[in-house]
Amino acid sequence: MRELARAKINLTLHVTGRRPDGLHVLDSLVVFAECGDVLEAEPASTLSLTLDGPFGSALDAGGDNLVLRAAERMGGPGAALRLWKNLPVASGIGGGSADAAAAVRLLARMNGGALPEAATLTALGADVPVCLSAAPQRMRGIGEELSVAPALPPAWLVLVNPGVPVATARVFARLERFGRPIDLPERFTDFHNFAGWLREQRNDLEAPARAVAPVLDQVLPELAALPGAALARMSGSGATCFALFGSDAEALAAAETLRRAHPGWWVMPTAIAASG
Ligand SMILES: C[C@@](CO)(OP(=O)(O)O)[C@H](O)COP(=O)(O)OP(=O)(O)OC[C@H]1O[C@@H](n2ccc(N)nc2=O)[C@H](O)[C@@H]1O
Ligand SMILES: Nc1ncnc2c1ncn2[C@@H]1O[C@H](COP(=O)(O)OP(=O)(O)O)[C@@H](O)[C@H]1O
Repeated sequence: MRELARAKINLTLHVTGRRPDGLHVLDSLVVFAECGDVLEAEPASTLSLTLDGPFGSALDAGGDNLVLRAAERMGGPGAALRLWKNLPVASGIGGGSADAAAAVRLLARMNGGALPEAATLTALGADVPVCLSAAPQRMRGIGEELSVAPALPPAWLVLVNPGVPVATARVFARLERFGRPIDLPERFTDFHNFAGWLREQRNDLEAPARAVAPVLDQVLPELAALPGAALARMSGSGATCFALFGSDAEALAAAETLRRAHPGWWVMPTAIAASG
C-alpha cells in the first residue's frame, strides 16, 4: 500500500494574532501539489521506518520522525514503513506534516479503521489536519480550523527551494506585526481573477524569513520575472517559493530556465490539485 504525501503550499499566509500559549493564529489559502513524498507500508509484527529518496539522508528514521509519531498515534499492529523523501526538509511545504498525514491515511486503510478527527492531529504538527485531504482549503487558527475553499481555476506552480533549510520557530520569532484576515471571495471567475486576488494577499512570514535566509532576495525577483509568471511568493515559513502560471507549458518552460540557471536549486513544476 502506498500514499502520496503531497507538497503543501500556502498561496496566502496572513498571521492575524498570537494565542496565550505563544503560537500564532493564521489565515491561509492552502493548496496541494501533484508531487510529494511517497510512503509505503507492508504488514509487519513491529513498527519500523526506512528512508530513501533524494532527501532521505537529511532526516533521521528514529522515533522523532513524524511518520513514526503518526503511526504510534494510530495504534494497531506493526507496519514496515518506507518513506521516499522527495521534498526538501524544513522548507515551508509541510513535508513532515504531509508525511504524518499520509501515515495516518495509510494505517487507517491498512487496519480498516476510521480516520481520526482532523483537528485532533495538530499535536503532531499544525499542518497535519489540512494535509489529510488534497483539496484546496482555507486554514485558520493554528491549523485546526478548516473550511472548503472556492473552486480554483486550473493553475500551475513552479516550486523552488534554494537549498537553505529554515527553522519555522526562527521565522515566527522575528515577526513584528500582525496582518488582517484574508478576504476570500465566494468564487473565482477565471485564472486572471484568481491571480489578481492572490496578488492582493501576502505571506506575512516573507519579511522575517528574508532575514533568516537572505537568498530569498534573489529567488523571489527571479521567479516574478519568469515569462508567464502571474505571481511569485514564499510558502509557509520558507524557504520554498513558488511562481503561479495559467498554463502547463509556461510552468514547464519556467522550470527548465531555472534548472539551467541554478543547478543547485530544487525546482519542481506541478499542477495545483483540484480536489481531495
Ligand atoms: C508556517 C506553517 C504554515 O502552514 O508552515 P511550514 O512553514 O511549517 O510549512 C505552519 O503553520 C507551521 O506549523 P508547524 O509545522 O506545526 O510548526 P512547527 O515546526 O511545529 O513550529 C515550530 C515553532 O514555530 C512557532 N510557531 C509555529 C506555528 C504557529 N502557528 N505559530 C508559531 O509561533 C512556534 O515557536 C513553534 O514551536
Ligand atoms: N518525515 C519528516 N519529514 C520532514 N521533516 C521531518 C519529518 N519528521 C520529522 N521532521 C522534522 O520536522 C522539521 C520540519 O520539517 P518540514 O515539515 O519539512 O518543514 P516545513 O513544514 O517547514 O516544510 C524538520 O526539521 C525535521 O527535523
